[in-house]
Amino acid sequence: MAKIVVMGAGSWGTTLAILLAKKGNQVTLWEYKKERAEKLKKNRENIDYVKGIKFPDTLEVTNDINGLLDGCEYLIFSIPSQFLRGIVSMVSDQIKENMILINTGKGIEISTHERLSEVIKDEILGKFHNNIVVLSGPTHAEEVSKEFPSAIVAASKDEKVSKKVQELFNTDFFRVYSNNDLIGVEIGGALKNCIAIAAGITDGMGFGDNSKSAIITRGLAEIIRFGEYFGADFKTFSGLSGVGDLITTCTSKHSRNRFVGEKLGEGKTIEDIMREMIMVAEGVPTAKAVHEIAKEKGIEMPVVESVYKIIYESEKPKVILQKLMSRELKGEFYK
Ligand SMILES: NC(=O)C1=CN([C@@H]2O[C@H](COP(=O)(O)OP(=O)(O)OC[C@H]3O[C@@H](n4cnc5c(N)ncnc54)[C@H](O)[C@@H]3O)[C@@H](O)[C@H]2O)C=CC1
Ligand SMILES: O=C(CO)COP(=O)(O)O
Repeated sequence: MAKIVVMGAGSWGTTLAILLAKKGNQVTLWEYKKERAEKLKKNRENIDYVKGIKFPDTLEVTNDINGLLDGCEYLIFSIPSQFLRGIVSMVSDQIKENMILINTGKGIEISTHERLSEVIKDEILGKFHNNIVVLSGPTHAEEVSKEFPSAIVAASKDEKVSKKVQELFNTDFFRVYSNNDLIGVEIGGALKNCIAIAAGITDGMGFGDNSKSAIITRGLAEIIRFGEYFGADFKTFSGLSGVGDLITTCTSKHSRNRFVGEKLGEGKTIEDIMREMIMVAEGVPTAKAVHEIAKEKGIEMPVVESVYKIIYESEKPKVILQKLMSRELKGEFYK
C-alpha cells in the first residue's frame, strides 16, 4: 500500500484517485477550489466530471495545502497544462527527492514552449530530481471510471521508476506498459489534441470517414516530424501514446477536442464554444504553442497550422480546407 496524493479533481484526477484507492492505496485527492472540495466531500462523488461513480470510503478529499505531501510516495498531477506551473509551485517546498512525480495532463505551456515534465522540473528546482514519469494513452475518464478495458504508457528516463509506476496503476482492466522515451510519449499526448480538433472540424463540415482518416494519418506524420526534431524515437508514435491516443481522440464521442472542432466546423466561434464548456480542451492552447514552436524551428505542421488559423485568426474552415488541399504536391514520406 502506497501513500499517494492526486492534485487535480477534474475527470482524470478523480478517476485515477478512485482506481488507486480501490487498489488499497492511501489516496488523497486535492481540489484547487475550496467550495468544490466541500462538494466532493459531501457527495462522495464528482457529480460535475465523473457522474455516477462513488468514491471508495478510504479516498480522502482536501483543499488544504498545508502538510499535503507529508509521507507522500507518489505525487500525481492531473492539472490543465496552462495551470500546472502554478499548482506545482504551491507544493514545491514539500517535494522530497525520493518522491515519484507523475504527470497525467497533456499539453505544451504557451509562455515557455515547455513540455509539462519540463514545467514540473523547473518548479521543483529539480535539477536534482529525476523521478518524473508521464502517464499517457487512449484513456477517456468516462470509460476508465466504468472499468472498461484500457491500456496506457508510463514513461520515464529511468526504467526502474517507470516500472514502479506501471505496477502502481496496473489492474485487470487498466493495463500499463512502460517506455523510456519520455519526450515521445509527452509530445504524442500533447499534439494529438490539436489533430483531434482538425478531425472534429471535418465532422462539423459534414464530411466522412475518408477525411477523418486523412487527418489522423497526416496528423501523425506531423507529430512524428515534430517529435523527431526534439529527439523522440519515431517508434513511440506507433504506440499507445501516439497512434493509439490519436484514434481514440479523433473518433470518440467523449473527446472534448474533437467536439470543439466539430462546433468550429459548424461555424461557431471559439469564444462561444469555450463559454459553454466546463471541461478543458487542451488542443486549443497547445495549437498556439505548437504554431509558435514550428514557426521558430521551421517544422512543417500544416494540419496544426490550419487549426491555429481557425481558432486564433478566425479563418473560415472552408477557406483553410481549400488551402490545405491545394498545397504543393509531395511524396508521402519525407523529412
Ligand atoms: N478527461 C480525460 O479523459 C483525460 C484527461 N487527461 C488530461 O488531464 C488533464 C486534466 O484534465 P481533466 O481531468 O479532464 O479536466 P476536466 O476538464 O475534467 O476538469 C477541469 C479541471 O481543471 C481544473 N481547473 C480549472 N481551473 C483551474 C485553475 N485555475 N487551476 C487549477 N486547476 C484548474 C478544475 O478544477 C478541474 O479539475 C488535462 O491535461 C487532460 O488533457 C488525460 C487523460 C484522460
Ligand atoms: O487526452 C484525453 C483523453 O486521453 C482527453 O482529451 P479528449 O477529451 O479531447 O480526448
